[in-house]
Amino acid sequence: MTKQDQMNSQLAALEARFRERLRSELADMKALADQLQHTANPGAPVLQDLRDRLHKLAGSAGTFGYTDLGSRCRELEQQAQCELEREHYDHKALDALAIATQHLHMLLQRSTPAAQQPQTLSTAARQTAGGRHIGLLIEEQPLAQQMSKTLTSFGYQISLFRHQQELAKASPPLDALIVDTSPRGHNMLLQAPFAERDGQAPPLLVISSQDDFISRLQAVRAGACGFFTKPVDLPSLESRLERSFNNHQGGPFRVLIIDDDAELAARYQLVLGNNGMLVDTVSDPNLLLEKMHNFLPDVVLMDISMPDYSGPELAQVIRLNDDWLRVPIVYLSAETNAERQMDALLKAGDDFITKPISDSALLTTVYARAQRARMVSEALARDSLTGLLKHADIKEQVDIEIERARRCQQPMAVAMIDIDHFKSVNDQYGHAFGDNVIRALSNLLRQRLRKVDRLGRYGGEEFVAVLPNCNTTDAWLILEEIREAFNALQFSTDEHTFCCSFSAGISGCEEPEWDCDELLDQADRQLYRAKHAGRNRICSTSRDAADD
Ligand SMILES: Nc1nc2c(ncn2[C@@H]2O[C@H](COP(=O)(O)OP(=O)(O)OP(=O)(O)O)[C@@H](O)[C@H]2O)c(=O)[nH]1
Repeated sequence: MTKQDQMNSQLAALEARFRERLRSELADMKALADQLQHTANPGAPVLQDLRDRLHKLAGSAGTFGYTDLGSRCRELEQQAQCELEREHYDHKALDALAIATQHLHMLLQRSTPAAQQPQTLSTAARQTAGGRHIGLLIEEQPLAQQMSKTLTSFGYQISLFRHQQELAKASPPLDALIVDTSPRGHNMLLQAPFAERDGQAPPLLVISSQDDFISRLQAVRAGACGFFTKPVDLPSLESRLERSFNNHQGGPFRVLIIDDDAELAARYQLVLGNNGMLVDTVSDPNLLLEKMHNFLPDVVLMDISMPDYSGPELAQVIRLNDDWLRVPIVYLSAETNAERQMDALLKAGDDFITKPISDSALLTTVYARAQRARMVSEALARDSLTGLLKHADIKEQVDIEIERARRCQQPMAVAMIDIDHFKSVNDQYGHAFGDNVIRALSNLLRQRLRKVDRLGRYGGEEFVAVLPNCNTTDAWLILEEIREAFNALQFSTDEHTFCCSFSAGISGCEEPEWDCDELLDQADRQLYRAKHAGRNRICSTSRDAADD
Protein backbone atom coordinates (compact mmCIF):
# COMPACT_ATOMS: atom_id res chain seq x y z
CA MET A 1 0.00 0.00 0.00
CA THR A 2 1.49 3.38 -0.97
CA LYS A 3 1.64 6.26 1.51
CA GLN A 4 -1.08 8.00 -0.49
CA ASP A 5 -3.34 4.90 -0.35
CA GLN A 6 -2.76 4.71 3.37
CA MET A 7 -3.77 8.33 3.82
CA ASN A 8 -6.86 7.83 1.65
CA SER A 9 -8.01 4.87 3.70
CA GLN A 10 -7.36 6.71 6.99
CA LEU A 11 -9.34 9.67 5.64
CA ALA A 12 -12.18 7.36 4.59
CA ALA A 13 -12.30 5.82 8.08
CA LEU A 14 -12.39 9.29 9.64
CA GLU A 15 -15.13 10.38 7.27
CA ALA A 16 -17.23 7.32 8.15
CA ARG A 17 -16.78 8.11 11.85
CA PHE A 18 -17.76 11.71 11.22
CA ARG A 19 -20.90 10.71 9.27
CA GLU A 20 -21.95 8.52 12.20
CA ARG A 21 -21.40 11.40 14.57
CA LEU A 22 -23.41 13.72 12.28
CA ARG A 23 -26.38 11.35 12.45
CA SER A 24 -26.47 11.30 16.23
CA GLU A 25 -25.74 15.03 16.46
CA LEU A 26 -28.61 15.86 14.10
CA ALA A 27 -30.92 13.59 16.13
CA ASP A 28 -29.96 15.51 19.32
CA MET A 29 -30.54 18.81 17.54
CA LYS A 30 -33.91 17.63 16.32
CA ALA A 31 -34.86 16.86 19.94
CA LEU A 32 -33.86 20.42 20.90
CA ALA A 33 -35.90 21.78 17.96
CA ASP A 34 -38.92 19.74 19.16
CA GLN A 35 -38.54 21.33 22.58
CA LEU A 36 -38.46 24.78 20.96
CA GLN A 37 -41.62 24.04 19.03
CA HIS A 38 -43.68 22.34 21.68
CA THR A 39 -42.72 24.17 24.84
CA ALA A 40 -44.72 27.33 25.42
CA ASN A 41 -41.76 29.23 26.78
CA PRO A 42 -38.52 27.43 26.02
CA GLY A 43 -35.70 28.77 28.17
CA ALA A 44 -32.58 30.44 26.82
CA PRO A 45 -30.39 27.41 27.66
CA VAL A 46 -32.24 25.30 25.06
CA LEU A 47 -31.75 27.94 22.40
CA GLN A 48 -28.13 28.50 23.43
CA ASP A 49 -27.43 24.79 23.27
CA LEU A 50 -28.93 24.65 19.78
CA ARG A 51 -26.94 27.72 18.69
CA ASP A 52 -23.67 26.19 19.98
CA ARG A 53 -24.31 22.89 18.22
CA LEU A 54 -25.14 24.68 14.96
CA HIS A 55 -21.95 26.73 15.34
CA LYS A 56 -19.86 23.61 15.78
CA LEU A 57 -21.38 21.83 12.80
CA ALA A 58 -21.03 24.96 10.65
CA GLY A 59 -17.28 24.58 11.15
CA SER A 60 -16.79 20.85 11.00
CA ALA A 61 -19.29 19.72 8.31
CA GLY A 62 -17.62 21.79 5.59
CA THR A 63 -14.17 20.56 6.54
CA PHE A 64 -15.39 17.01 5.92
CA GLY A 65 -16.90 18.04 2.58
CA TYR A 66 -20.59 18.50 3.63
CA THR A 67 -20.58 22.01 2.26
CA ASP A 68 -24.37 22.53 1.95
CA LEU A 69 -25.03 21.20 5.40
CA GLY A 70 -22.27 23.41 6.84
CA SER A 71 -23.64 26.55 5.13
CA ARG A 72 -27.19 25.80 6.27
CA CYS A 73 -26.01 25.33 9.86
CA ARG A 74 -24.22 28.69 9.66
CA GLU A 75 -27.48 30.42 8.53
CA LEU A 76 -29.46 28.78 11.30
CA GLU A 77 -26.79 29.60 13.88
CA GLN A 78 -27.13 33.28 12.94
CA GLN A 79 -30.94 33.07 13.26
CA ALA A 80 -30.58 31.45 16.68
CA GLN A 81 -28.15 34.20 17.72
CA CYS A 82 -30.69 36.87 16.61
CA GLU A 83 -33.35 35.27 18.76
CA LEU A 84 -31.01 35.09 21.75
CA GLU A 85 -30.30 38.80 21.41
CA ARG A 86 -34.02 39.75 21.40
CA GLU A 87 -35.69 40.89 24.58
CA HIS A 88 -38.80 38.78 23.81
CA TYR A 89 -38.79 35.75 21.58
CA ASP A 90 -40.42 36.01 18.16
CA HIS A 91 -42.36 32.72 18.28
CA LYS A 92 -42.88 32.60 14.52
CA ALA A 93 -39.15 32.89 13.95
CA LEU A 94 -38.46 30.25 16.62
CA ASP A 95 -40.92 27.93 14.92
CA ALA A 96 -39.21 28.45 11.55
CA LEU A 97 -35.82 27.80 13.15
CA ALA A 98 -37.11 24.58 14.72
CA ILE A 99 -38.58 23.31 11.46
CA ALA A 100 -35.39 24.13 9.54
CA THR A 101 -33.34 22.30 12.18
CA GLN A 102 -35.64 19.27 12.00
CA HIS A 103 -35.01 19.16 8.27
CA LEU A 104 -31.25 19.24 8.48
CA HIS A 105 -31.02 15.44 8.43
CA MET A 106 -32.50 15.55 4.90
CA LEU A 107 -29.44 17.49 3.75
CA LEU A 108 -27.31 14.75 5.21
CA GLN A 109 -29.26 12.02 3.43
CA ARG A 110 -29.06 13.85 0.11
CA SER A 111 -25.38 14.71 0.28
CA THR A 112 -22.26 12.76 -0.24
CA PRO A 113 -19.25 14.70 0.94
CA ALA A 114 -17.52 16.68 -1.81
CA ALA A 115 -14.26 14.87 -2.49
CA GLN A 116 -11.19 16.78 -1.40
CA GLN A 117 -7.97 15.92 -3.15
CA PRO A 118 -5.51 15.08 -0.40
CA GLN A 119 -3.11 18.01 -0.45
CA THR A 120 0.63 17.74 -0.42
CA LEU A 121 3.17 20.49 -0.21
CA SER A 122 5.59 20.77 -3.06
CA THR A 123 8.74 18.78 -2.47
CA ALA A 124 10.74 21.99 -2.49
CA ALA A 125 8.74 23.23 0.45
CA ARG A 126 9.45 20.16 2.54
CA GLN A 127 12.47 19.67 4.68
CA THR A 128 15.42 18.48 2.67
CA ALA A 129 18.58 16.72 3.78
CA GLY A 130 21.63 14.96 2.46
CA GLY A 131 24.35 15.85 -0.05
CA ARG A 132 23.35 18.47 -2.61
CA HIS A 133 23.85 18.44 -6.33
CA ILE A 134 24.84 21.85 -7.69
CA GLY A 135 24.97 22.66 -11.40
CA LEU A 136 27.47 25.23 -12.71
CA LEU A 137 26.60 26.72 -16.10
CA ILE A 138 29.79 28.67 -16.53
CA GLU A 139 31.65 29.07 -19.82
CA GLU A 140 34.75 30.70 -18.38
CA GLN A 141 36.75 27.59 -17.52
CA PRO A 142 39.16 28.96 -14.88
CA LEU A 143 36.17 30.31 -12.91
CA ALA A 144 34.23 27.05 -13.39
CA GLN A 145 37.18 24.98 -12.15
CA GLN A 146 37.92 27.20 -9.17
CA MET A 147 34.27 27.27 -8.12
CA SER A 148 33.91 23.53 -8.60
CA LYS A 149 36.97 22.87 -6.43
CA THR A 150 35.85 25.23 -3.67
CA LEU A 151 32.26 23.98 -3.57
CA THR A 152 33.42 20.35 -3.64
CA SER A 153 35.57 21.04 -0.58
CA PHE A 154 32.42 22.36 1.10
CA GLY A 155 30.84 18.94 0.53
CA TYR A 156 28.62 19.68 -2.50
CA GLN A 157 28.39 17.39 -5.51
CA ILE A 158 29.20 19.53 -8.57
CA SER A 159 28.30 19.08 -12.25
CA LEU A 160 29.70 21.41 -14.88
CA PHE A 161 27.60 22.37 -17.90
CA ARG A 162 28.70 24.23 -20.99
CA HIS A 163 25.30 24.54 -22.66
CA GLN A 164 21.84 25.25 -21.34
CA GLN A 165 20.35 22.29 -23.20
CA GLU A 166 22.34 19.89 -21.01
CA LEU A 167 20.65 21.14 -17.85
CA ALA A 168 17.41 19.28 -18.41
CA LYS A 169 19.31 15.98 -18.39
CA ALA A 170 21.08 16.59 -15.05
CA SER A 171 21.08 13.42 -13.03
CA PRO A 172 20.33 13.33 -10.16
CA PRO A 173 18.18 16.44 -10.62
CA LEU A 174 19.86 19.65 -9.52
CA ASP A 175 19.31 21.05 -6.04
CA ALA A 176 20.64 24.46 -7.14
CA LEU A 177 22.02 26.11 -10.24
CA ILE A 178 24.74 28.74 -10.58
CA VAL A 179 24.77 30.55 -13.93
CA ASP A 180 27.40 32.92 -15.25
CA THR A 181 25.51 35.30 -17.54
CA SER A 182 28.58 37.30 -18.54
CA PRO A 183 29.22 35.94 -22.03
CA ARG A 184 25.77 36.43 -23.51
CA GLY A 185 23.93 38.62 -21.05
CA HIS A 186 20.63 37.82 -19.39
CA ASN A 187 18.90 36.50 -22.50
CA MET A 188 20.46 33.25 -21.54
CA LEU A 189 18.61 33.25 -18.20
CA LEU A 190 15.25 33.68 -19.84
CA GLN A 191 15.82 30.86 -22.27
CA ALA A 192 17.45 28.44 -19.88
CA PRO A 193 15.43 25.19 -19.65
CA PHE A 194 16.42 24.65 -16.03
CA ALA A 195 16.32 21.09 -14.81
CA GLU A 196 13.39 20.88 -12.45
CA ARG A 197 13.07 18.74 -9.37
CA ASP A 198 9.50 17.48 -8.89
CA GLY A 199 8.18 20.33 -11.02
CA GLN A 200 10.06 22.97 -9.01
CA ALA A 201 12.90 25.06 -10.37
CA PRO A 202 15.92 24.71 -8.07
CA PRO A 203 17.36 27.83 -6.38
CA LEU A 204 19.20 29.94 -8.95
CA LEU A 205 22.32 32.03 -8.25
CA VAL A 206 23.49 34.42 -10.94
CA ILE A 207 27.01 35.63 -11.66
CA SER A 208 27.42 38.72 -13.78
CA SER A 209 30.18 41.06 -14.85
CA GLN A 210 27.67 43.96 -14.71
CA ASP A 211 27.01 45.46 -11.29
CA ASP A 212 23.94 47.53 -12.15
CA PHE A 213 20.27 47.70 -11.31
CA ILE A 214 19.00 46.27 -14.63
CA SER A 215 21.20 43.17 -14.34
CA ARG A 216 19.90 42.53 -10.83
CA LEU A 217 16.31 43.10 -11.89
CA GLN A 218 16.66 40.65 -14.76
CA ALA A 219 18.17 38.11 -12.42
CA VAL A 220 15.22 38.52 -10.05
CA ARG A 221 12.80 38.14 -12.96
CA ALA A 222 14.51 34.90 -13.90
CA GLY A 223 13.89 33.67 -10.34
CA ALA A 224 17.37 34.23 -8.90
CA CYS A 225 17.82 34.20 -5.12
CA GLY A 226 21.44 35.36 -5.28
CA PHE A 227 23.44 37.78 -7.44
CA PHE A 228 27.24 38.03 -7.52
CA THR A 229 29.55 40.19 -9.55
CA LYS A 230 33.03 39.23 -10.67
CA PRO A 231 35.49 38.60 -9.10
CA VAL A 232 33.19 36.25 -7.23
CA ASP A 233 33.56 36.15 -3.46
CA LEU A 234 33.24 32.38 -3.08
CA PRO A 235 32.65 32.22 0.68
CA SER A 236 29.76 34.70 0.29
CA LEU A 237 28.37 32.72 -2.61
CA GLU A 238 28.56 29.54 -0.54
CA SER A 239 26.80 31.30 2.35
CA ARG A 240 23.98 32.37 0.07
CA LEU A 241 23.72 28.90 -1.40
CA GLU A 242 23.48 27.42 2.08
CA ARG A 243 20.89 29.98 3.11
CA SER A 244 18.72 29.09 0.11
CA PHE A 245 18.44 25.58 1.60
CA ASN A 246 18.39 26.59 5.23
CA ASN A 247 14.71 27.43 5.57
CA HIS A 248 13.96 23.77 5.81
CA GLN A 249 16.54 22.64 8.32
CA GLY A 250 15.97 21.68 11.90
CA GLY A 251 13.71 18.64 11.58
CA PRO A 252 10.03 18.48 10.79
CA PHE A 253 7.76 21.29 11.93
CA ARG A 254 5.98 20.45 15.18
CA VAL A 255 2.31 21.35 15.38
CA LEU A 256 0.13 21.11 18.49
CA ILE A 257 -3.64 20.97 17.92
CA ILE A 258 -6.03 21.91 20.71
CA ASP A 259 -9.57 21.02 19.69
CA ASP A 260 -12.26 19.18 21.58
CA ASP A 261 -13.65 17.81 18.31
CA ALA A 262 -11.77 14.50 18.05
CA GLU A 263 -12.63 13.79 14.39
CA LEU A 264 -11.64 17.28 13.25
CA ALA A 265 -8.38 17.15 15.20
CA ALA A 266 -7.66 13.71 13.72
CA ARG A 267 -8.29 15.03 10.23
CA TYR A 268 -5.94 18.00 10.70
CA GLN A 269 -3.36 15.63 12.17
CA LEU A 270 -3.62 13.34 9.17
CA VAL A 271 -3.33 16.12 6.59
CA LEU A 272 -0.38 17.84 8.31
CA GLY A 273 1.31 14.58 9.26
CA ASN A 274 1.11 13.36 5.70
CA ASN A 275 3.07 16.46 4.70
CA GLY A 276 6.03 15.70 6.90
CA MET A 277 4.97 17.62 10.03
CA LEU A 278 5.01 16.14 13.53
CA VAL A 279 1.56 16.62 15.02
CA ASP A 280 0.24 16.10 18.52
CA THR A 281 -3.21 16.87 19.91
CA VAL A 282 -4.60 17.99 23.26
CA SER A 283 -8.26 17.38 23.95
CA ASP A 284 -8.06 18.04 27.70
CA PRO A 285 -6.83 21.62 28.26
CA ASN A 286 -5.61 20.62 31.75
CA LEU A 287 -2.79 18.82 29.98
CA LEU A 288 -1.87 21.81 27.84
CA LEU A 289 1.13 23.10 29.81
CA GLU A 290 2.65 19.66 30.20
CA LYS A 291 2.27 19.06 26.46
CA MET A 292 3.82 22.44 25.60
CA HIS A 293 6.85 21.55 27.75
CA ASN A 294 7.29 18.07 26.34
CA PHE A 295 6.36 18.55 22.71
CA LEU A 296 7.91 22.02 22.09
CA PRO A 297 5.64 22.99 19.18
CA ASP A 298 6.59 25.41 16.40
CA VAL A 299 2.90 26.30 15.96
CA VAL A 300 -0.22 25.89 18.09
CA LEU A 301 -3.59 25.42 16.37
CA MET A 302 -6.32 26.38 18.79
CA ASP A 303 -10.05 25.91 18.63
CA ILE A 304 -11.90 29.01 19.84
CA SER A 305 -14.87 27.56 21.62
CA MET A 306 -14.43 24.56 23.82
CA PRO A 307 -16.45 23.46 26.82
CA ASP A 308 -15.29 25.17 30.05
CA TYR A 309 -12.43 27.15 28.43
CA SER A 310 -12.21 29.51 25.47
CA GLY A 311 -9.37 29.44 22.94
CA PRO A 312 -8.26 33.00 23.78
CA GLU A 313 -8.10 32.07 27.49
CA LEU A 314 -5.85 29.12 26.75
CA ALA A 315 -3.78 31.27 24.38
CA GLN A 316 -3.25 33.78 27.19
CA VAL A 317 -2.21 30.98 29.54
CA ILE A 318 0.41 29.95 26.97
CA ARG A 319 1.61 33.54 26.64
CA LEU A 320 2.22 33.79 30.41
CA ASN A 321 5.34 31.70 29.85
CA ASP A 322 8.24 33.69 28.36
CA ASP A 323 9.61 30.58 26.62
CA TRP A 324 6.51 30.36 24.45
CA LEU A 325 6.17 33.99 23.43
CA ARG A 326 7.65 33.14 20.02
CA VAL A 327 5.28 30.25 19.29
CA PRO A 328 2.54 31.38 16.88
CA ILE A 329 -1.01 30.56 17.94
CA VAL A 330 -3.48 30.13 15.09
CA TYR A 331 -7.17 29.99 15.92
CA LEU A 332 -9.28 27.45 14.12
CA SER A 333 -12.74 28.77 14.39
CA ALA A 334 -16.21 28.83 12.96
CA GLU A 335 -16.34 32.44 14.13
CA THR A 336 -16.99 34.71 11.16
CA ASN A 337 -17.81 37.86 13.10
CA ALA A 338 -14.85 40.18 12.41
CA GLU A 339 -15.21 42.03 15.73
CA ARG A 340 -15.11 38.85 17.78
CA GLN A 341 -12.16 37.61 15.70
CA MET A 342 -10.27 40.83 16.42
CA ASP A 343 -11.12 40.58 20.09
CA ALA A 344 -9.65 37.07 20.21
CA LEU A 345 -6.50 38.26 18.43
CA LEU A 346 -6.11 41.20 20.81
CA LYS A 347 -6.15 38.88 23.82
CA ALA A 348 -3.49 36.58 22.35
CA GLY A 349 -3.00 34.66 19.15
CA ASP A 350 -1.61 35.53 15.74
CA ASP A 351 -3.94 34.36 13.02
CA PHE A 352 -7.35 32.95 12.18
CA ILE A 353 -8.37 30.13 9.91
CA THR A 354 -12.10 30.04 9.54
CA LYS A 355 -13.85 26.70 9.62
CA PRO A 356 -14.70 24.94 7.38
CA ILE A 357 -11.02 24.65 6.56
CA SER A 358 -9.81 23.26 3.29
CA ASP A 359 -6.78 21.01 3.50
CA SER A 360 -4.76 23.42 1.36
CA ALA A 361 -5.62 26.46 3.54
CA LEU A 362 -4.63 24.49 6.62
CA LEU A 363 -1.35 23.35 5.10
CA THR A 364 -0.37 26.72 3.71
CA THR A 365 -1.15 28.65 6.90
CA VAL A 366 0.57 26.19 9.20
CA TYR A 367 3.59 25.84 6.94
CA ALA A 368 4.05 29.61 6.55
CA ARG A 369 3.66 30.25 10.29
CA ALA A 370 5.99 27.41 11.29
CA GLN A 371 8.63 28.50 8.81
CA ARG A 372 8.54 32.09 10.01
CA ALA A 373 8.64 31.02 13.66
CA ARG A 374 11.69 28.84 12.99
CA MET A 375 13.44 31.69 11.19
CA VAL A 376 12.82 34.10 14.07
CA SER A 377 14.03 31.58 16.67
CA GLU A 378 17.08 30.77 14.60
CA ALA A 379 17.90 34.44 14.07
CA LEU A 380 17.73 35.09 17.81
CA ALA A 381 19.88 32.10 18.76
CA ARG A 382 22.42 32.51 15.98
CA ASP A 383 25.47 34.61 15.41
CA SER A 384 24.91 37.10 12.60
CA LEU A 385 28.26 36.62 10.82
CA THR A 386 28.25 32.83 10.63
CA GLY A 387 24.67 31.75 11.31
CA LEU A 388 26.03 29.42 14.01
CA LEU A 389 24.80 29.13 17.59
CA LYS A 390 26.05 31.80 19.94
CA HIS A 391 28.29 31.18 22.96
CA ALA A 392 25.52 30.52 25.51
CA ASP A 393 23.46 28.39 23.12
CA ILE A 394 26.32 26.08 22.14
CA LYS A 395 27.15 25.61 25.84
CA GLU A 396 23.54 24.61 26.37
CA GLN A 397 23.92 22.07 23.55
CA VAL A 398 27.01 20.62 25.27
CA ASP A 399 24.89 20.17 28.41
CA ILE A 400 22.06 18.54 26.48
CA GLU A 401 24.39 16.13 24.69
CA ILE A 402 26.23 15.19 27.91
CA GLU A 403 22.85 14.28 29.40
CA ARG A 404 21.91 12.27 26.32
CA ALA A 405 25.28 10.48 26.28
CA ARG A 406 24.80 9.45 29.92
CA ARG A 407 21.21 8.35 29.36
CA CYS A 408 21.97 6.32 26.23
CA GLN A 409 25.42 5.23 27.45
CA GLN A 410 26.96 6.48 24.23
CA PRO A 411 30.21 8.37 23.71
CA MET A 412 30.29 12.03 22.71
CA ALA A 413 33.06 14.42 21.76
CA VAL A 414 33.59 18.16 21.91
CA ALA A 415 36.02 20.02 19.66
CA MET A 416 37.36 23.51 20.16
CA ILE A 417 38.64 25.01 16.92
CA ASP A 418 40.66 28.20 16.50
CA ILE A 419 41.97 29.84 13.31
CA ASP A 420 45.76 30.16 13.34
CA HIS A 421 47.48 33.54 13.28
CA PHE A 422 44.18 35.19 12.57
CA LYS A 423 45.37 38.54 13.84
CA SER A 424 47.82 38.72 10.95
CA VAL A 425 45.01 37.94 8.43
CA ASN A 426 43.14 40.95 9.78
CA ASP A 427 46.27 43.07 9.83
CA GLN A 428 47.33 42.19 6.30
CA TYR A 429 44.01 42.02 4.42
CA GLY A 430 41.61 44.00 6.60
CA HIS A 431 38.91 43.09 9.11
CA ALA A 432 36.23 42.60 6.41
CA PHE A 433 38.37 40.02 4.71
CA GLY A 434 39.02 38.38 8.07
CA ASP A 435 35.23 38.06 8.41
CA ASN A 436 35.17 36.15 5.10
CA VAL A 437 37.69 33.66 6.45
CA ILE A 438 35.59 33.14 9.60
CA ARG A 439 32.50 32.60 7.44
CA ALA A 440 34.33 30.17 5.15
CA LEU A 441 35.42 28.01 8.09
CA SER A 442 31.94 28.04 9.61
CA ASN A 443 30.41 27.00 6.28
CA LEU A 444 32.96 24.26 5.81
CA LEU A 445 32.34 22.89 9.31
CA ARG A 446 28.57 23.02 8.74
CA GLN A 447 28.87 21.17 5.45
CA ARG A 448 31.25 18.49 6.69
CA LEU A 449 29.73 17.71 10.06
CA ARG A 450 26.62 15.54 10.42
CA LYS A 451 23.13 16.98 10.84
CA VAL A 452 23.07 15.75 14.45
CA ASP A 453 26.28 17.56 15.33
CA ARG A 454 25.98 20.98 16.94
CA LEU A 455 28.18 23.89 16.01
CA GLY A 456 28.65 27.27 17.63
CA ARG A 457 30.83 30.34 17.40
CA TYR A 458 32.42 30.36 20.83
CA GLY A 459 34.40 33.57 20.45
CA GLY A 460 35.89 35.75 17.68
CA GLU A 461 37.72 33.13 15.60
CA GLU A 462 36.97 30.22 17.88
CA PHE A 463 34.33 27.54 17.27
CA VAL A 464 32.92 24.67 19.30
CA ALA A 465 31.55 21.48 17.72
CA VAL A 466 29.57 18.91 19.70
CA LEU A 467 29.55 15.43 18.19
CA PRO A 468 27.00 13.07 19.76
CA ASN A 469 27.50 9.31 19.59
CA CYS A 470 31.10 9.79 18.45
CA ASN A 471 34.26 8.84 20.33
CA THR A 472 37.33 11.06 20.44
CA THR A 473 39.22 8.90 17.93
CA ASP A 474 36.50 9.24 15.28
CA ALA A 475 36.10 12.93 16.10
CA TRP A 476 39.82 13.37 15.48
CA LEU A 477 39.54 11.69 12.06
CA ILE A 478 36.57 13.86 11.05
CA LEU A 479 38.23 17.07 12.20
CA GLU A 480 41.47 16.07 10.52
CA GLU A 481 39.69 15.86 7.15
CA ILE A 482 38.13 19.27 7.71
CA ARG A 483 41.51 20.69 8.74
CA GLU A 484 43.03 19.53 5.45
CA ALA A 485 40.11 20.89 3.40
CA PHE A 486 40.32 24.29 5.12
CA ASN A 487 44.06 24.45 4.66
CA ALA A 488 43.57 23.75 0.91
CA LEU A 489 41.04 26.60 0.44
CA GLN A 490 42.47 29.53 -1.45
CA PHE A 491 41.44 33.01 -0.43
CA SER A 492 41.94 35.72 -3.01
CA THR A 493 42.11 39.47 -2.64
CA ASP A 494 42.72 41.71 -5.65
CA GLU A 495 46.47 41.29 -5.20
CA HIS A 496 47.10 38.17 -3.15
CA THR A 497 46.13 34.55 -2.89
CA PHE A 498 46.76 32.86 0.44
CA CYS A 499 45.72 29.92 2.64
CA CYS A 500 44.73 29.69 6.30
CA SER A 501 44.81 26.91 8.85
CA PHE A 502 43.22 26.08 12.16
CA SER A 503 44.17 24.14 15.27
CA ALA A 504 41.74 22.13 17.35
CA GLY A 505 41.49 20.37 20.69
CA ILE A 506 39.18 17.42 21.32
CA SER A 507 37.81 16.01 24.54
CA GLY A 508 35.19 13.35 25.21
CA CYS A 509 32.95 12.06 27.96
CA GLU A 510 35.62 9.69 29.27
CA GLU A 511 35.05 10.61 32.88
CA PRO A 512 31.39 10.03 33.76
CA GLU A 513 31.34 12.95 36.20
CA TRP A 514 32.62 15.54 33.70
CA ASP A 515 30.26 18.41 33.15
CA CYS A 516 30.06 20.98 30.34
CA ASP A 517 32.74 23.28 31.80
CA GLU A 518 35.11 20.40 32.43
CA LEU A 519 34.66 19.05 28.91
CA LEU A 520 35.24 22.47 27.33
CA ASP A 521 38.18 23.09 29.60
CA GLN A 522 39.77 19.78 28.53
CA ALA A 523 39.19 20.62 24.83
CA ASP A 524 40.74 24.05 25.41
CA ARG A 525 43.83 22.46 26.98
CA GLN A 526 44.18 20.21 23.94
CA LEU A 527 43.79 23.24 21.67
CA TYR A 528 46.60 24.94 23.59
CA ARG A 529 48.74 21.84 23.04
CA ALA A 530 48.02 21.97 19.30
CA LYS A 531 48.97 25.65 19.11
CA HIS A 532 52.07 25.05 21.16
CA ALA A 533 53.12 22.14 18.94
CA GLY A 534 53.18 24.34 15.84
CA ARG A 535 49.50 24.94 14.88
CA ASN A 536 47.57 23.49 11.87
CA ARG A 537 47.00 20.30 13.87
CA ILE A 538 44.54 18.60 16.17
CA CYS A 539 45.20 17.27 19.66
CA SER A 540 42.88 15.04 21.60
CA THR A 541 42.57 13.68 25.13
CA SER A 542 42.70 10.20 23.57
CA ARG A 543 46.08 10.87 21.94
CA ASP A 544 48.82 11.73 24.36
CA ALA A 545 51.57 14.27 23.84
CA ALA A 546 53.89 11.66 22.32
CA ASP A 547 51.63 11.59 19.24
CA ASP A 548 52.26 15.25 18.44
N1 LIG B 1 37.76 39.89 11.24
C1 LIG B 1 37.42 39.55 12.47
N2 LIG B 1 38.40 39.43 13.40
C2 LIG B 1 38.05 39.06 14.66
C3 LIG B 1 36.72 38.80 15.00
N3 LIG B 1 36.70 38.45 16.31
C4 LIG B 1 37.97 38.48 16.75
N4 LIG B 1 38.80 38.85 15.76
C5 LIG B 1 40.24 39.01 15.79
O1 LIG B 1 40.85 37.74 15.90
C6 LIG B 1 42.20 37.96 16.37
C7 LIG B 1 42.57 36.86 17.31
O2 LIG B 1 43.93 37.02 17.56
P1 LIG B 1 44.74 36.23 18.66
O3 LIG B 1 43.80 35.76 19.76
O4 LIG B 1 45.89 37.06 19.06
O5 LIG B 1 45.19 34.93 17.99
P2 LIG B 1 45.77 34.59 16.54
O6 LIG B 1 46.36 35.76 15.84
O7 LIG B 1 44.66 33.88 15.81
O8 LIG B 1 46.92 33.59 16.88
P3 LIG B 1 46.82 32.09 17.40
O9 LIG B 1 45.44 31.80 17.87
O10 LIG B 1 47.80 32.04 18.52
O11 LIG B 1 47.21 31.24 16.25
C8 LIG B 1 42.23 39.35 17.02
O12 LIG B 1 42.99 40.20 16.22
C9 LIG B 1 40.75 39.78 16.98
O13 LIG B 1 40.62 41.17 16.77
C10 LIG B 1 35.73 38.97 14.00
O14 LIG B 1 34.51 38.78 14.21
N5 LIG B 1 36.11 39.33 12.75
